[in-house]
Amino acid sequence: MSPASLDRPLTLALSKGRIFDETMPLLEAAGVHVTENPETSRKLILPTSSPDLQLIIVRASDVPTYVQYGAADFGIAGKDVLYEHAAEHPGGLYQPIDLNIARCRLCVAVRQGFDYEAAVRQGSRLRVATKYVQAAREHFARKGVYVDLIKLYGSMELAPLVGLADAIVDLVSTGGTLKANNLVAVENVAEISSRLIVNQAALKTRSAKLQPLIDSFRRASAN
Ligand SMILES: Nc1ncnc2c1ncn2[C@@H]1O[C@H](COP(=O)(O)OP(=O)(O)OP(=O)(O)O)[C@@H](O)[C@H]1O
Ligand SMILES: O=P(O)(O)OC[C@H]1O[C@H](OP(=O)(O)OP(=O)(O)O)[C@H](O)[C@@H]1O
Repeated sequence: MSPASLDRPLTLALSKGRIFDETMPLLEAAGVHVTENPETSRKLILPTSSPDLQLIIVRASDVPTYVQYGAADFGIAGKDVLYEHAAEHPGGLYQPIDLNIARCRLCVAVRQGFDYEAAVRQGSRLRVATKYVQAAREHFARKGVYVDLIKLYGSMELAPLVGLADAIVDLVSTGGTLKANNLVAVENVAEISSRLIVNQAALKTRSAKLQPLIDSFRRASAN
């Protein structure tokens, strides 16, 4: 890597919405301010008050890809996303800190009135719609339940209502979305929060700029 490229600002990959919002206090604690709002700006590269740090705004599920390939030096992604990414791209990402932000649970949910326990007891083959195929496959394999997984990219809650699936594996926080759609959570798959992820090469070559930020995130997220 040339000295010039070592001089460029660090790039932090974030998704807009809750991860961006919950990361702002962590950046503020490190003395970094972000003036542009990704909800209103069309810009995908956002400067910060620090000449050493810029942000890029990408889809939540794309954050690990940008970091793994070094297009971003570091990023913040949910364990749900990291788990799915790792299945296709093992290794390559250093995950130093659980930031304890964007907390929720990955759950199995069914229509109210659907007897999930009985279906499992009887050894029925279940149709399960989810965006989280790897996590779902492992969960049901551990339980010894036969499933046909249907990959969706969003609005999983709709699937049991229109006969696409018997169950879904989706994220639950307040439970409001399940309730609004007459669904109930019947099983926990995993507790979810977001982690700081760091490109392995950047960790070695750019540690002078990276390490103080990592240390500050660690302190702020421990509060
Ligand atoms: N209701 C929720 N409460 C708390 N955290 C959540 C909730 N929903 C999702 N998360 C966490 O926040 C992360 C980002 O969620 P967000 O809704 O911004 O992206 P997404 O729509 O899931 O992803 P993509 O845009 O790539 O499809 C998720 O990966 C998850 O870890
Ligand atoms: O239990 P709750 O508090 O209702 O949260 C659960 C919902 O949150 C997430 O969706 P999100 O709000 O991110 O919508 P999106 O995936 O369409 O962005 C998730 O996919 C659930 O649908």
